[in-house]
Amino acid sequence: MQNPLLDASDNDQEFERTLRPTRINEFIGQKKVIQNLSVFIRAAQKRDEALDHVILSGPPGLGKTTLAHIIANEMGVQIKPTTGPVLEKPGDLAGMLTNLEEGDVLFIDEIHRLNPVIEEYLYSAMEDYQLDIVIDSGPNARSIQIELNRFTLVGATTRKGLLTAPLRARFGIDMRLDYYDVELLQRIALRTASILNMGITETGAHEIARRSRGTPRIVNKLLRRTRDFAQVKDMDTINDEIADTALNALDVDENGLDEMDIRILKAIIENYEGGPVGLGTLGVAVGEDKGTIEEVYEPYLIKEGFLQRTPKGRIATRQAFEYLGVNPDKIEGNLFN
Ligand SMILES: Nc1ncnc2c1ncn2[C@@H]1O[C@H](COP(=O)(O)OP(=O)(O)OP(=O)(O)O)[C@@H](O)[C@H]1O
Ligand SMILES: [Mg+2]
Repeated sequence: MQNPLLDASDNDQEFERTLRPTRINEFIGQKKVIQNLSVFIRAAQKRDEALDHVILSGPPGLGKTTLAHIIANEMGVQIKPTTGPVLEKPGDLAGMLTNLEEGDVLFIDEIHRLNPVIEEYLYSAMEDYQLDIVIDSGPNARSIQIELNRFTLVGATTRKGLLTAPLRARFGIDMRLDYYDVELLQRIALRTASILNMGITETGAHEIARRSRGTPRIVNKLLRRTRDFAQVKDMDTINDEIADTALNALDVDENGLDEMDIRILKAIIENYEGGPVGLGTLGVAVGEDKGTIEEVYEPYLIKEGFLQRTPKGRIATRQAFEYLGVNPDKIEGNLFN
């Protein structure tokens, strides 16, 4: 991960947990996803059935894990979390599945990193709530069938493009989370501040929201760092001025673009005269997997008007040139001439 602010693997995990909305009506934004999910949850409850399997996709830090927990809370069931790479052997999966009670949620994070063998076993578990396990090998090999309780598989992925078609087809509910706009991020900042008992002005929350790359996780981290700056100055309320000072000190970009965002734009502009450049070539130029660029970085750059997808490849917009301080007219043969 290029952006340290997006990395949830440090000691901030505990902090994230305390800030996680636990009920569906506390979840800010993603209106359509939330509306649909509420309907599906209520309908499943009325029928007294497990909720259909759910796949949650979208860039890091937008609330996939949070939603998985909310689903379990709203259904009134237990959630058993695991991640794709942890399930190495069929026995690992069998262990998880046989521990599920009726209606429980099995949450598989990073489901695109599931071992293909495990994935095969998952098919019949998802479809028929049955596990066919082959034990022993050679002439002694035999298959045993284990009946499972009805459960809901919630899978989360930043890279939906890597899921195989058969796996994807087995999720009845498919939800994609998208970047949040500034107004929603501002509300998230105000909510977090109030949970943490921090004073903050509307404009202070706005400044942080504006520079958080459309991502709630970044809002929360920047808020916490800004509080440090305010405390050192004996300020008990965060305003836009101290927020600006803190964010500048932390090298947070004016638009919240991260290092990889900038690298992508620079490569298109400096190496390829603004494009068009193919995704694969771009990936090599910036040293990042092309699928990650497509699913994790590009959506934000497109949303903010820095990049466009064309049939011939990616192009940097005039706004991107201006942002990087490059005069588009100076580049020979570029698109704007
Ligand atoms: N809609 C929201 N309202 C309030 N807070 C949110 C919302 N979405 C996310 N957050 C906050 O952002 C943090 C990150 O969210 P979460 O861990 O669910 O992201 P994720 O999509 O699972 O990320 P990753 O892909 O890295 O696993 C959480 O601590 C949560 O408090
Ligand atoms: Mg997560």
